[in-house]
Amino acid sequence: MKIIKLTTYRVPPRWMLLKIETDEGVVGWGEPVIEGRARTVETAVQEMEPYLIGQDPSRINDLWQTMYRAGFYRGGAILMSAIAGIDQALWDIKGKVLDKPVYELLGGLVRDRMKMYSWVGGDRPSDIIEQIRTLQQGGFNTFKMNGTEELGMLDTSAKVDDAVRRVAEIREAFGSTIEFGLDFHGRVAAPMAKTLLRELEPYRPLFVEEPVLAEQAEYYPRLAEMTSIPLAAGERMYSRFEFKNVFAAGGLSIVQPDLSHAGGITECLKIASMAEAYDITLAPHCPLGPVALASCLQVDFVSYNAVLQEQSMGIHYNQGGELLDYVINKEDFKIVDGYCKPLPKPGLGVEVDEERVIAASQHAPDWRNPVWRHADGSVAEW
Ligand SMILES: O=C(O)C(=O)C[C@@H](O)[C@H](O)CO
Ligand SMILES: [Mg+2]
Repeated sequence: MKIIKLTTYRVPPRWMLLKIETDEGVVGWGEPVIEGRARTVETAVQEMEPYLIGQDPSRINDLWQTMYRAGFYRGGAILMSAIAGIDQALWDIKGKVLDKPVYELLGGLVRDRMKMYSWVGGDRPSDIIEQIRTLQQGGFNTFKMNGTEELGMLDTSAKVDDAVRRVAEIREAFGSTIEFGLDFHGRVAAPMAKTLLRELEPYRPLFVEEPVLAEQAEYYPRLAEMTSIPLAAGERMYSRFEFKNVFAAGGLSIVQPDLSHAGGITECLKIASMAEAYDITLAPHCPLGPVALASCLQVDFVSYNAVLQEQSMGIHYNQGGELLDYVINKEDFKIVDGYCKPLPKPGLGVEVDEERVIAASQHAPDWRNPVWRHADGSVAEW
């Protein structure tokens, strides 16, 4: 079997789907994308074609190493997202050829169902209580929200009080019947992180995500020393070579590699396994589309330390498109009592509605995240 064609489709709300075709008619789908840089990743995928066209798609490890090491300059968000989507599609092909779900090719199920969580509150967290109540009726009991709005490197007690009040209201309304993570989203600089963690401690958030920017990962062990709140990060790290330094330095309790940013299934499996050796749990980042989610679930179902899975149903980023819009086998992604079952179909387990993808790709937006400004006019972390 040989790879004969790669086709990318940028589609609403902000995703990109990749179709890899073979000379024997087997097709694999991947989701290479960096939110806000879809066109850049699309070009990176096209630049990987010389390593792929004419090659045997079953040799995923060699193709992965070639895509990574053949370029003198490697790693980073764009190239690792391109490799990620290609890797996903190659695993999809392999599973379809062998008529097995990918998790069967990776040693079989380590669990019967996977715990899922849902975002609430939007970019500027609001209406949290009502949204949690609604999602609870749908079976969710674990949630994530932004911990703050924009925050200066050194900001006011009033801003801290806002963040704490929101969390206090959640605990007041739901007690311990729900769990919630707070995503600091890189908005909190080191000077404020300690104060916020201290003030939030009494409300026991399940985790605090990106307590500081990945560029300041050296703070993770220091922050972990002063709080019992589990710290989570990983969506902005792109290979095991980055994660190894963070694991060795300590401080992280939850690692969140993104299956569409960190080299795909092949790489994220290695990251998951490294994390397990450090007693770090796995909670793959996935605010994206169905192929990314299916790839996450394939890793979740073979990773002992997988504890939580993000999914984008109803997420505030999904304007103009929803998680399962391009999926034929929607029923396989059903979440019951907050859990998802293993995807039963061969390959990644997602049957892509290609007609719908092609139609939607005719009016794909160039999604960009907003650029926020502080009161003094300086740019704020979004
Ligand atoms: O889901 C998360 O944890 C996020 O922080 C969302 C962020 O990754 C956006 O997708 C960036 O556009
Ligand atoms: Mg996040």
